[in-house]
Amino acid sequence: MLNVSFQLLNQQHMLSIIRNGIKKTHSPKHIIVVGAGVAGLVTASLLKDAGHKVTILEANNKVGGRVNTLRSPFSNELFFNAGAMRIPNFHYLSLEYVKKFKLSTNLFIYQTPMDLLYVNGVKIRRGKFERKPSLLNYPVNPNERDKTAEYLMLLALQPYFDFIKQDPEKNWPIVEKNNRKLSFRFLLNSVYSESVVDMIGTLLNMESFLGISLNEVLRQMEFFKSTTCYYEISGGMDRLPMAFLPQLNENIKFNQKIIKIENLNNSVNIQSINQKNSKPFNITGDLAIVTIPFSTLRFVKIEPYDSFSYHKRKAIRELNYMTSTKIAIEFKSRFWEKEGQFGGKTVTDLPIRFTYFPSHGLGTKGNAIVLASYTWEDDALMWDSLDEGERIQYALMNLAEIYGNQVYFEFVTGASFSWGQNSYSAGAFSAYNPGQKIELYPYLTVPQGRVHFAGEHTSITHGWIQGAIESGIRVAYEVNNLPT
Ligand SMILES: Cc1cc2nc3c(=O)[nH]c(=O)nc-3n(C[C@H](O)[C@H](O)[C@H](O)COP(=O)(O)OP(=O)(O)OC[C@H]3O[C@@H](n4cnc5c(N)ncnc54)[C@H](O)[C@@H]3O)c2cc1C
Ligand SMILES: O=C(O)C(=O)Cc1ccccc1
Repeated sequence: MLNVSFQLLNQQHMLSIIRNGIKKTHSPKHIIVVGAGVAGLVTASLLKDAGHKVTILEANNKVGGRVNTLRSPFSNELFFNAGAMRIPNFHYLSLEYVKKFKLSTNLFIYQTPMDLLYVNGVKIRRGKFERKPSLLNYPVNPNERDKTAEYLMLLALQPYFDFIKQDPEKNWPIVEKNNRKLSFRFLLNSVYSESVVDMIGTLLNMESFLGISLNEVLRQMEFFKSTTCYYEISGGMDRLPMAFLPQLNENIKFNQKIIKIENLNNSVNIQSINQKNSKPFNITGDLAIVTIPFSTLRFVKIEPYDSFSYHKRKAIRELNYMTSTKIAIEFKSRFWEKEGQFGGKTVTDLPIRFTYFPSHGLGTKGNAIVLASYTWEDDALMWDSLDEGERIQYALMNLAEIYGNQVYFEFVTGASFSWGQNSYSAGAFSAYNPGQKIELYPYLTVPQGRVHFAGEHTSITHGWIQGAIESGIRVAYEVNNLPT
């Protein structure tokens, strides 16, 4: 019943819940929320507001989780968004919280005609490439020549979008059922040469999505379109999770990494280990809401064993996570802007793959931070094999091949973050492998006894803050409407 009532919670309902909260409870409970990422913060905030007692257990020493802004070792006000760095203009829930907390934003410049593409040994500005794509020397078939990667990718997917647009509510499930076993690569291989698949993978950052479920790619399509508009939170994306602290700080127990959940008939007991002093900690509540990634939940002991169903355990064990690694470098000046590039990115088949230039402080003098490398999956694993110093050295070498040796004279310092090596996420974000949506989705959100679930992986917007918010609202509504 609850799931049905939640399904009535469309975007308008969720926006209203962000603005006005959920209904006040007549039977307050003690709810333990595991994880102080966006999902945990949203659900704890709504439930505390509704009159419940909430205790948040967070393994890290700060809130935010995969919204993680690093300011050290950089100078002055400079920062690096090691996790989330942009909010699409159609992520209304994310933007509603930005508005609620009165956070300022600026445009995140996703790409510009002055972007440099350095692929197959050819260096070319995006504007010139889009006028004559064959300049990048991909050995495509004659009928594929002089078409951009984005044009060819959207052409292949258009029939799906045309069908879904006719009646999204009715047709999305049909598309997902018909394509449930297909990967994105299978679709592309059925219409294009291998060279086009390579061009789409390399230029659109879709290489790591080729093996992912076609349905997942269809859901994420707006992300891969150059026409999508993004914002960033000025001063760092961590301002969003930190905005929950005035209301929730007293409820958060930091440095508490949970290791066991006892899912009992009349209560939930959770054991954690203090990450600072290794002391065990125990807490008992009426209910628990687990918002941590399933990739980290795999390490948590659940008792009694059969208090989680076979299908829930299978979903926790099998849900696919992609990894990601970012490397940021501080330079003495904005040398890229002298060449006419303001914001946007560089795309290359060198190991750094995608470089993003700052969208804030455009045209200013002084030091600035470049996201020198943002990689996913196999590209990220290469960087994970190096230590911090080597990552920065090799990233500089790659940048020198594109921008010349000035990068060495401009270099100040750098930092990197591997989400696959982060024990509090064990990966970057969930992404269904072929077949997983149909097989696992029904079991991701369903509660198990007194344990409920949230987090981006339990939403339909994997890999985004919006997904974490969706899940936090859903589970707060679900728990607040439990029979007393
Ligand atoms: C590299 C990268 C880039 C991204 N880019 C964007 C972007 O540009 N825009 C966007 O909207 N989204 C982006 N995302 C996705 C977005 O950051 C996430 O979807 C969202 O932050 C997830 O929130 P969550 O609360 O579901 O999970 P998390 O943020 O992972 O929160 C879970 C919390 O649980 C804690 N935890 C884990 N294990 C335990 C344990 N055993 N005990 C106690 N606590 C534990 C963690 O420390 C963490 O604080 C990106 C993510 C990554 C990794
Ligand atoms: O890089 C981002 O902006 C993300 O949100 C990561 C991502 C990218 C593509 C699909 C899902 C998540």
